[in-house]
Amino acid sequence: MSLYLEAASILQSPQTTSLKSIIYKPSKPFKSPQSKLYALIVETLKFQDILKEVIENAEILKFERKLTPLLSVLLVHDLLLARSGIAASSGPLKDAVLRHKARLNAEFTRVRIKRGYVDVKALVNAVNAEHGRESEDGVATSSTGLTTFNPRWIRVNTLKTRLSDVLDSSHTFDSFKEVSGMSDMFFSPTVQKHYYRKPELLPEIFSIHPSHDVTSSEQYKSGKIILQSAASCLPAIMLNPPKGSVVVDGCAAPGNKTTHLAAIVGSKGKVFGVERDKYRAEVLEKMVKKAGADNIIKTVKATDFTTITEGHEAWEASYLLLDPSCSGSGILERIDWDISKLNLPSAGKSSTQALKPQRKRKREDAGYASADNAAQPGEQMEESIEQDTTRDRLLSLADFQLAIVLHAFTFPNAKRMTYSTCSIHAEENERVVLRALQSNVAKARGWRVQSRKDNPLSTWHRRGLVNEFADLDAHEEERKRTAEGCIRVNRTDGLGGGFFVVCFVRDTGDAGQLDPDSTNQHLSATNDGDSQPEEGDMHTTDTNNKDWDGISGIAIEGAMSSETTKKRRKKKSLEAIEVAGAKMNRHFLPNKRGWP
Ligand SMILES: C[S@@+](CC[C@H](N)C(=O)[O-])C[C@H]1O[C@@H](n2cnc3c(N)ncnc32)[C@H](O)[C@@H]1O
Repeated sequence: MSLYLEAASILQSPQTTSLKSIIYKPSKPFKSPQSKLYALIVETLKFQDILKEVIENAEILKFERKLTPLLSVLLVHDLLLARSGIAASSGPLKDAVLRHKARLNAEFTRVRIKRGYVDVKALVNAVNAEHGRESEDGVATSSTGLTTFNPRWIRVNTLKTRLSDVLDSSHTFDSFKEVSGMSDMFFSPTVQKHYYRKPELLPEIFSIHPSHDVTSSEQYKSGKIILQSAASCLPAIMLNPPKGSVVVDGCAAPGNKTTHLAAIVGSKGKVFGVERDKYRAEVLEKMVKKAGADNIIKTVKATDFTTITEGHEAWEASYLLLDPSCSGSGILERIDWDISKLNLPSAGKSSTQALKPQRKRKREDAGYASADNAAQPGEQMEESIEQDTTRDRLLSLADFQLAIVLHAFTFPNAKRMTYSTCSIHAEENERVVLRALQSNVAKARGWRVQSRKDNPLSTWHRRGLVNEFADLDAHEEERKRTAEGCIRVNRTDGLGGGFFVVCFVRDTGDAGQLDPDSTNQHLSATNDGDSQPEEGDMHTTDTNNKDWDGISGIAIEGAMSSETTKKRRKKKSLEAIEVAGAKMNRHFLPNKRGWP
């Protein structure tokens, strides 16, 4: 029973770090195997809504007064969903659940059928898909019946070889056959001998079944192929710099997108890979070398992108790719669990047993809009006014990301730039785009979002969330056009994780001149302050920084207050962001989460 008691005590304690850290780096050792503890908690969290319904319908908490709601979900989870049932020898708690086995099974079946799943496997796959996790075989089926796949994506490094050479004449892939759809690859009996590609959308990129490891192949070791998710390849494709052009990758390490850019601009082009963190810059240099791109890419090491100004050779670039650190909420294998969100069953009206106060459970209730739930642009995103650390962190990240974009807007010759994150949160995505468009620098220089029709990725179906642009000072049509210009990838889309990318273009109609005051203000702000938070933490350490507080405050109010209040504050907010946004950037240390 110690497994369940230990899991219950973890779930009851306040969460100050990730679930993985709680279990794998405990202050005092657990009796139960860590992997079992982790699996039990994660699986219970995933199935909590179903377990709650089953337990409440079976009314076991009414009859079993010794069984707490928390222990009931853990034990009932294993009874219904674990291969070997409840992992404990007989005892009063196990017996309390087993006494109701038939009833629990019947309620489980009822709940499953009510939700439209033919069998338990379909239900399990749907829950996995909902949480952006692949099932054991890499296939997941969502509650809408949509089957999704998570293959291993490979980008062919065209600086060294060609797709046809990799596929046709290499030892690793010569026995592979192309299939017309991913389902053929996943459901084929000879699964490892198939690959899939969709050249019209993603040139030089293909996928194989995830069970196939290519890291020992000659192609991988020699840098001919690069393991890079399809989603992570979108920014360079979307930016589409011409051959021979000069590009800046403002946040470059480890260099997946930098080397991709090099392959696109070719040997006559130039790519500046700017990386602030000196250790990551070393990784970047290694990757550049391995990709055979040292004659195209110049690494700008241990340099903050916002310090690149007039006089620096990168300042003359025409194209910029911005992929700053983000929450990484779209990355499949890095999603951790918020244990405070466990929604426990109640014993009915008379029950006083719930260990925690019941909370309205919504995936968005951390105060951010989770785009995984919004299949189509324009779908309403429920927003809560609840403010917690997750929201604070997102707002801090968003301010930092905005500062990067605003600085890029000032590059004198810049024509086109992409901004991307591996985040699913609107705060880091559409809302950064909105704030960037509202800035003086964007208006002065004529920056706007590139229209979908002008973009190489126009055929991708999932676009930006139109309701996030409600505050854009423009006609309805322009708001729609702006949202349509953005690309979203959901974690269940099979491109290797959740992602967001947008391409900004500059209208050439105006002189592109900045108001000298706003330029000076903006640039001088970047050189101010240098305090650093702890490694891995994206929060500012300078809580007394007036501008910082001002920005966060405005951003929070902006998200929560009424329309009128928002409009009243808009002008002030934008000024503060432009002057202080870049300043914020100085207080961030890059974290490890945002890496693809
Ligand atoms: C999401 S990662 C970039 C991943 C990269 N684009 C790729 O595809 O391999 C963000 C990187 O930006 C760096 N970074 C963060 N702030 C920066 C800044 N102000 N200037 C330059 N680099 C920065 C981080 O150290 C981190 O390596």
